[in-house]
Amino acid sequence: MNEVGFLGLGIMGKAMAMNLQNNGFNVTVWNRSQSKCDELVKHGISIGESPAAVIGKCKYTIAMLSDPEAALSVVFGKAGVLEEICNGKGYIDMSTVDAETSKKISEAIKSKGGCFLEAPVSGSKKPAEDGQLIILAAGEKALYDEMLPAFNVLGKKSYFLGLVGNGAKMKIVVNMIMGSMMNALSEGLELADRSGLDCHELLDVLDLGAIANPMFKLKGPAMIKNSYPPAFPLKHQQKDMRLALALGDQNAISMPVAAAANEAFKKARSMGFGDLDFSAVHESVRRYK
Ligand SMILES: NC(=O)C1=CN([C@@H]2O[C@H](COP(=O)(O)OP(=O)(O)OC[C@H]3O[C@@H](n4cnc5c(N)ncnc54)[C@H](OP(=O)(O)O)[C@@H]3O)[C@@H](O)[C@H]2O)C=CC1
Ligand SMILES: O=CCCC(=O)O
Repeated sequence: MNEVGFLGLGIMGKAMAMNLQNNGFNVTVWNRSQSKCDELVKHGISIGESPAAVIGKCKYTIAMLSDPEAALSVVFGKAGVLEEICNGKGYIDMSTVDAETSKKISEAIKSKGGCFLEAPVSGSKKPAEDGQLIILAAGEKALYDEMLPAFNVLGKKSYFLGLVGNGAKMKIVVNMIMGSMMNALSEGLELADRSGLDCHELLDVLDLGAIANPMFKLKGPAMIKNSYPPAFPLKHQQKDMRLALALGDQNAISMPVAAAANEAFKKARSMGFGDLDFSAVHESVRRYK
């Protein structure tokens, strides 16, 4: 297995496709905006004209797309995945979507004889560049086993979670927790600042105690400077909160903390911060001086 297709060259897709190419795979890419494909040609990566063209060329194709709408349109749209998927080919969707979207894609792929795996990831731009993602796969176990050489390049650990939908749900639960934590940090930084404390000292104290975590350590110093270079875009984190709340609705789980966090991400989006890092939710509580 060394010929791999890759659909979607955003922050994550570009890093993942490059990693595969740099580690012995021959990668063929497609992206909605052609310019992002052109950048990769100098690294020996090939370009497919459409999702269907990539599927036609490659036995295995990975997708890393923004949201459920994008994931569905690349599969069901004109010159989409379904036009070429067939017996003997595998489609691996690593986008963060809800379980229903993933199941819809799985059924369509299988109805054409293809194999399907969902495999969303934890870890952001840097772990994607460094091959340190955490892969949350579910679907056809045989395809999971065949994809392990690629997953071992992309990630530090892969999980096989069973039926399609379980990977999507695990990813959404993880991001719901992360989104709530980011809001707690934002409010804490603002409270410290406005009550006359040194925010760097707050970060030091947090880092020594029971709630120390890599995210506070990584994002905190930039947040103090009101700097939010996009690694995980805020609009995607808000999408994940929305999907988590829908999963909570389906299971009748009361989630007031997640609901409040979603409101803060929505507010930050409405303030124009959707394309910045999700730590820009800090701006929704920050006082402008
Ligand atoms: N960034 C991160 O830290 C992480 C992100 N994720 C998840 O991975 C996925 C990708 O994230 P990321 O790379 O950050 O996102 P980006 O916004 O950087 O990239 C999104 C990609 O989706 C494509 N796209 C969007 N809409 C459509 C459409 N209608 N049809 C076809 N293609 C479309 C974009 O194409 P175009 O270039 O033309 O706009 C681009 O290739 C998301 O589901 C996100 O939640 C998961 C883990 C970490
Ligand atoms: O979905 C994005 C996850 C970002 C991360 O795990 O750091």
